[in-house]
Amino acid sequence: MFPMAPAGNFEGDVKRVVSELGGHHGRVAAAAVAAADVEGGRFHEANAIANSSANANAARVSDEETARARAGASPGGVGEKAFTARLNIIDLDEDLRRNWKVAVEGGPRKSFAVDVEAAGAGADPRKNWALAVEDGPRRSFAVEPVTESMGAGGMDLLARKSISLEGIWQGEAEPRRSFSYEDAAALTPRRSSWSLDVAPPRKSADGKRHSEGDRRKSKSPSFLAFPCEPRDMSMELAKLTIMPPLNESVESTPKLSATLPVSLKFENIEYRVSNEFESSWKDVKSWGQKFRRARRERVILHGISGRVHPGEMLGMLGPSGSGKTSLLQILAGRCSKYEGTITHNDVPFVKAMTRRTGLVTQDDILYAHLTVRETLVCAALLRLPRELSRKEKLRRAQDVITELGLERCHNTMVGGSYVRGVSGGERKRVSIGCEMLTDPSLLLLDEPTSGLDSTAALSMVRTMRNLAQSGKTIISTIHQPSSVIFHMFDKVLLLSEGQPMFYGKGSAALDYFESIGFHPTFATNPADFLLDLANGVTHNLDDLHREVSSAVPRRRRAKDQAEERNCVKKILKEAYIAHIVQESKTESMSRELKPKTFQEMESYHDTVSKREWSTSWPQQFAILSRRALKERRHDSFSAPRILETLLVAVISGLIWWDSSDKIEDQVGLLFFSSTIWGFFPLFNSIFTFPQERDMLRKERSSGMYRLSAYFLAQSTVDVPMELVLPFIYMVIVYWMGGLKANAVAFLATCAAVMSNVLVAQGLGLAIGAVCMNIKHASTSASVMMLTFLLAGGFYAKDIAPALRWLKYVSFSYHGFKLELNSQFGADDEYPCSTGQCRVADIDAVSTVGLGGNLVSALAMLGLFVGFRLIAYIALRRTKI
Ligand SMILES: Nc1ncnc2c1ncn2[C@@H]1O[C@H](COP(=O)(O)OP(=O)(O)OP(=O)(O)O)[C@@H](O)[C@H]1O
Repeated sequence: MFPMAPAGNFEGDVKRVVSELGGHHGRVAAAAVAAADVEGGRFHEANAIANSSANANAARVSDEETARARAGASPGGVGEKAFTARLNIIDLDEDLRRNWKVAVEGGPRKSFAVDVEAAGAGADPRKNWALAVEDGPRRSFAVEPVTESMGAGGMDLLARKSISLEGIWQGEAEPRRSFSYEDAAALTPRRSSWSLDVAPPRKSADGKRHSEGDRRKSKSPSFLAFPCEPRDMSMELAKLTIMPPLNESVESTPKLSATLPVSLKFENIEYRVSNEFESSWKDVKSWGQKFRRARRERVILHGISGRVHPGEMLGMLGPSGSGKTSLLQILAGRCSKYEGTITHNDVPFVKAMTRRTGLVTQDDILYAHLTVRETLVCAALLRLPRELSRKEKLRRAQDVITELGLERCHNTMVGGSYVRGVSGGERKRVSIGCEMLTDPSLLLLDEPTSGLDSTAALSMVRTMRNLAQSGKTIISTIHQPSSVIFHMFDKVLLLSEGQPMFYGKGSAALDYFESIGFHPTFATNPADFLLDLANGVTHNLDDLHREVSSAVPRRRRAKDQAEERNCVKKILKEAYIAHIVQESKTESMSRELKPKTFQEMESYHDTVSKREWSTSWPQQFAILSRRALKERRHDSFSAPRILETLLVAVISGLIWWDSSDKIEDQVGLLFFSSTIWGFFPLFNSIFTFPQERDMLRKERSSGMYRLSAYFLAQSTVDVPMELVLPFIYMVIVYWMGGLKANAVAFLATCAAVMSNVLVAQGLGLAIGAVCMNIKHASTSASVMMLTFLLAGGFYAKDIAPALRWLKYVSFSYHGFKLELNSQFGADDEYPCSTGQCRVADIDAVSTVGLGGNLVSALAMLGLFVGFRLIAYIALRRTKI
């Protein structure tokens, strides 16, 4: 990056630079030269030489030169002439490398943003950088691997979090000879890790610009460097300032706590599930009990071991049902019923580690009605640490959008089974983005490339590769990878029916299988070959099989084939135990942890063991309420629901048209209203929690929020939304039906109907939360609703004494009673065939009776709270 000072001529070189450039410039240049030798420990030496030389020269710094340069920086000056700018961003966090502006001040605003285009798509990091002049055309340029002299290629730069850019601004300006940082402290807390080199273009005799290589060859310090001490550089001739851009959308990424390198080790993982109702013919025969069902255990994973280090990517391959997802869930800490050990940096697994772990599940668990941006913003607000401001969290979400190439669809709804939204690949990237937001140390992905075309799949794996290179530990299951993708994984774990068949470097897989007698008979994708083997299919035995096949009857042949496959799997299993298990033990012993990492881990565990939420309870409540509002308004105000309400209202209005002088009809209308506004909210709300189960499980297991905040947000948002449609219904029906034409009665009736709605909704939430299964919940809801209706005594007068208490917990009973009381007084009469009859004597009214408003109102309040409490307790008990 910096021209190397020739050995033995170091002092001379520094002095020459100082003398060439004069005063402070010389000091700066000398520092640059010295920087070339930082590794050799000569920086201080060089700086001392440079400083003394610079002080001597300082007096000669020409005021004229300064004035001339300042004039050059005046409006119109800068940017009109050409100069070469070289920006070195050293040891910069990967997330910070983009979206900063380097602005040339002193003229019309000539700032440019440095950003990576398509970096998320795994593009070559040396390309696709852009230098955009704010008020001018955007100029793209490629990044040269300028650190070649330091022995690093472009890809390595990323891995070391060191990026160098070389761009040529092809304006017409006179080359600026020096620039400065301006109060970088205010701009980034990591200012010391920045340096900026700006060089006037050097022209050869033929007038052409020298290449970097030419410049290096010339060994002439062709630039001025600012070694990260901004205030020393205040003698600028023109100012080049690095600062966050004004436009929020391109601001820098906030600094997250650095990725903790995590080495994940899993040993002898065994996982069993109980198949409680699996019948076994053998058991039946042996026990002589034809219909007896035996409780059996099924082993899903048989002693799987492996180790993945930071910066590595482990690919899990295997046929469908081989146990990949189960293992991934266990490694992510989402399943606790396993045997074996899992350690992070050789420290036993603690639950709190799940916060440093990102799990991208096979099915994308996202809200269908939220846009891509809304999804990521909500996740950022909930998951990022409270030390970051809201603005910084938004920026982080924006950066993930850019990184994953989601700009094109950032305002599109995510979509789902019933709602058209972004494409499958984009949805998968949104899922990955949600996990990337927190910069997890360990990222586990379940089939991230499923459903993607080969280019998109490659791009996805490249993104994962880049993440690994930034120090993360990545484990991914993968189906049918192309050979390119296969070779991008550092390690491969091959599973078959829960048994490990191969574990090791992907590049060594074919050699290994060849060494035990299995080899592809023609050039084939190694992944396909491995999958065939995991299924027990091998072409090496096919020849043998063919020889005998003609002589063997068909049924027998099928049996032979199955036996042959089992035989292949058995050979592979034995070979695995004989060769690989032993090798893994050696590897595990040879890679002992450095004490520092271990200490870091211990202190980390101390920190994370204290369960702290990223956001406060009120913040969680506010974010979750907004999200619930955005998601649920589509359900609550969907066209079918609005149409349903309007139709029912109009039909009821017509049927009970102007029933002002028909009291019995009015009672019927009130009963109908109370019943229908019991059914609708009840059946709408039973879906709320079962539908959200996966989301709740995912978010709670990654420690995003408290259950109480979620529960309260969901039920609070539902309340007003559930009340709008009943109110519209009441407005239509009340006046069409000719109920008491005064505002107080109208409002009281509406209030009675609304209370009915809220209690029924609470019952629905409780049933949904207890069952957590839509089918079970709807059956239970039907039974409950009918019980409450029957128990209310509307259909049967002489209810068995043992069941009479039911009506006091029936919201239909109390709801109807409140509605009647809103229309009729206890002594109200109406004209009837016998003259005047009391309203209270009408059959339907006498069942519930008039009066007792307060008791019914309190009962409704109790049911409102009680049902929600049951729902909350049931949710608490749901396993996450
Ligand atoms: N809770 C469970 N109860 C019963 N069987 C289970 C359970 N969990 C997993 N299994 C079984 O374990 C086996 C492995 O399942 P898993 O989902 O881990 O496989 P996989 O390799 O990820 O499959 P795919 O590639 O199709 O996703 C399957 O046969 C599955 O039916």
